[in-house]
Amino acid sequence: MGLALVRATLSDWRCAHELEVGFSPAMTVLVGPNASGKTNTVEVLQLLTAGTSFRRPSPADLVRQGCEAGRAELRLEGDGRVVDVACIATVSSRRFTRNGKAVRPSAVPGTLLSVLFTPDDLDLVKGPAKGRRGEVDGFGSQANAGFSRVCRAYARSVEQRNRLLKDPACDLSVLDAWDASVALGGATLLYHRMGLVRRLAPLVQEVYGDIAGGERLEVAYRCTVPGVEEGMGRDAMAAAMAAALAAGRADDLRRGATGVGPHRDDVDFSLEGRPLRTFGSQGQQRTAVLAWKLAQVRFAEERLGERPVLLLDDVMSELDGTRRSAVSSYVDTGIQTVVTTTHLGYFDSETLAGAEVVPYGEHA
Ligand SMILES: Nc1ncnc2c1ncn2[C@@H]1O[C@H](COP(=O)(O)OP(=O)(O)OP(=O)(O)O)[C@@H](O)[C@H]1O
Repeated sequence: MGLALVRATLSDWRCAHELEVGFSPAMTVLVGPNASGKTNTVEVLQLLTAGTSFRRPSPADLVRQGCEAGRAELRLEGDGRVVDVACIATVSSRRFTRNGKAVRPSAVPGTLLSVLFTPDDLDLVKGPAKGRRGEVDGFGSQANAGFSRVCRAYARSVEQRNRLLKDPACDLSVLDAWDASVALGGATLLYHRMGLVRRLAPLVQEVYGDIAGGERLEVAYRCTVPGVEEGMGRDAMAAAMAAALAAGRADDLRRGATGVGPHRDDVDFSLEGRPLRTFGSQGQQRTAVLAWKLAQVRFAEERLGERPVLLLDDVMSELDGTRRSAVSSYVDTGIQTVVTTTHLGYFDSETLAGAEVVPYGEHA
């Protein structure tokens, strides 16, 4: 069965002085007007499950204005276990604890997998490639601690190589060593990323079809390293990476940066064979992002045997009625879901009857 959210307790955290929110094992709807603190609660749920926040706050942002420290705590229960995860922020620092013991932020993911959708996620389709790479790496890292190590190791190697490339006294034999490290790290990251996107793609297509009807959404990893192809083994990828680094070395030395590797790759979304970014309507783009997120939930359940928690921040407001009810029935399938809204009318009465409704602001 796995762990599930039971309650969140916030003290002097963002706009909350003292707040306790209990969660249903099925759906919890946080309802209230704009700026009543709903997203702040969702942010806590992401921070204490994934170890990161989509808002990338400084510690001071998390502490209630005028206070010296803030605390957010999450109670998780399941499989006969109780786990308390907390974050204590001051204006200059942030630390995490699990069952009262200090843990590193990198040790937070893995306890309970979470998948978050926010309105900003539209950038996944419309924004730069960095966001799409980050999305794949973020989900991969939550699903598998090894993935996170691979990402960090590759980023460090590229950083060191770039530093050397910028050095006017660059020692080419040392550069050879960094090339080998970047080639191996890059190939390992490519192998993981391409494998993950390959397995997610059919699920995304299926979910999109369920929500939007007949249209065919395709998702594919676009590798920019010459010679790297789908289905290739890691050694062959490392050889292709090494060859590409060697071929690009003169340019890299001139630019002082590594011009080839998975840090330049992208994930393509296309609808009926046309790029979603330029051809899709706002609603189609939003539905595609939602399908990508719901596919992560399905992947976690079917492939990893985990029961993730789904966090949906303001998902309903820009979908039409048909898509809204498709989403409602989708999340009404036993996945623990926390959804924020300004308007309960977006949900049908059947969905609301089985949900815990938590009022915020003037609704409270
Ligand atoms: N450190 C802080 N101290 C005090 N208030 C803060 C702090 N950080 C954020 N806030 C305030 O918290 C309020 C609630 O923000 P939040 O994003 O949770 O609202 P929301 O209910 O999700 O609104 P919306 O429906 O508009 O998305 C905002 O007015 C914001 O300015």
